[in-house]
Amino acid sequence: MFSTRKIRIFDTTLRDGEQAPGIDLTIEQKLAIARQLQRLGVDVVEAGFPASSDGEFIATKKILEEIGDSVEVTGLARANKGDIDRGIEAGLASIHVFIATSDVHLKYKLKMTREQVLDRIYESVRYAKSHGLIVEYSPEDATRTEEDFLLQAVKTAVEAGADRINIPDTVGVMHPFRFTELIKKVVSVSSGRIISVHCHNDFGLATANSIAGVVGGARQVHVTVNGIGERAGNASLEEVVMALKKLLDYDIGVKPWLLYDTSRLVSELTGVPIPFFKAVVGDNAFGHEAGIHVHGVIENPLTYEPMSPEEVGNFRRLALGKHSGIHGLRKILEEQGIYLDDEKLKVVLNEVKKMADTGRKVSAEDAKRIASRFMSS
Ligand SMILES: CC(=O)SCCNC(=O)CCNC(=O)[C@H](O)C(C)(C)COP(=O)(O)OP(=O)(O)OC[C@H]1O[C@@H](n2cnc3c(N)ncnc32)[C@H](O)[C@@H]1OP(=O)(O)O
Ligand SMILES: CC(C)C(=O)C(=O)O
Repeated sequence: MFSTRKIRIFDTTLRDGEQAPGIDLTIEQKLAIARQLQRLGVDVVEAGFPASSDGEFIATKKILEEIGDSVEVTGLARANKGDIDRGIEAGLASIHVFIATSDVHLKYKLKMTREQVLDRIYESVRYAKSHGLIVEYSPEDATRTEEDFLLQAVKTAVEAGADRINIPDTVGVMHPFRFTELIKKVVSVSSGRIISVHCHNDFGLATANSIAGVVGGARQVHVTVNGIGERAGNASLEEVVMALKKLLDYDIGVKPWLLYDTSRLVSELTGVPIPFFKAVVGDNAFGHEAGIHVHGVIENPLTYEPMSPEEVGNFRRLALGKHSGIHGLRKILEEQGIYLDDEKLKVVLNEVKKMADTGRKVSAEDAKRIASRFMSS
């Protein structure tokens, strides 16, 4: 029985993530990320687009061989026989078939009529099903598709036997309230199939929209590690997982304590740095300098941390600067074996602030040096 509190995590780091300009992973690098995703506990790994290059084909095959027993491995295919066959040749038992449904894509890119697209959806999903595959169908650019036609496309895929329907916000134009309503309508015509969402971050709303999709009834979310992907990226795995777990109390298979290491691995292999302020995995996600915050965190981290760094494998970082207070300074010095009374601490704090006022970064080493000088005088 499928729990209504369970949300499946479909990771597309190795497909949509890798599509971003400048990211071209070797087969070995893709394998290393796939192994980590399996350890992390995602439900589906989209290994790549097998028809796009020999390397992608081999990588998909190898990923499947290594982790296919414990996690669903899928690959992307256009709605044509050739791409689906390439997935089958790679050994896939699950395929993600897509074809766009918006008028702008039909007119300028596919040069097809709506009727032709509906036929293509039916034929390609049926073809993949006739080979025994698990089929997820995506109406690309769903959120700019005229609504009645989108629902018709979804119904067509369901009639053809699709197991899951994924609704992509391909160019990130949704906002959460609209997306919840749209997903509710898709759920209502999908005869109980799992509905999935795939959100891009063009307006910085990918995580919010993914959550909104779940509120509307989606039971699977497409994500990428660190939110890498086309243009402004995809919904970020670490944000979506932690928001679903901590804010909405959903049941997620991902082991949160591996999020930080997973994020570092993907950053290292793709060469894409993790922003300092990135939620959950950024260096400042659990960083504190302001005296009032540091005091609170020393007394009880719950005062200024909505989750603990240990929970996600990250670290708390207490810093010094012009906003520091005496409690934080005392802690930083005591961690280095220096114990001063309040009066002496105030003098050191004053010097710390003066240094910071000149624009210098003040390290724990600086504070130690100031404190020892003060002690010896
Ligand atoms: C929103 C997304 O992320 S969609 C996924 C996008 N990912 C990628 O494109 C990465 C991998 N892509 C590739 O390696 C190449 O683009 C290939 C192998 C798929 C195709 O390469 P080429 O044959 O050289 O074609 P090109 O990429 O220039 O054009 C795309 C063709 O696919 C067609 N097409 C696009 N989407 C679909 C679809 N979902 N179903 C069927 N045909 C499609 C286009 O109409 C165009 O057809 P045409 O050649 O008859 O004009
Ligand atoms: C193939 C689909 C799901 C996609 O990547 C998108 O529309 O962004």
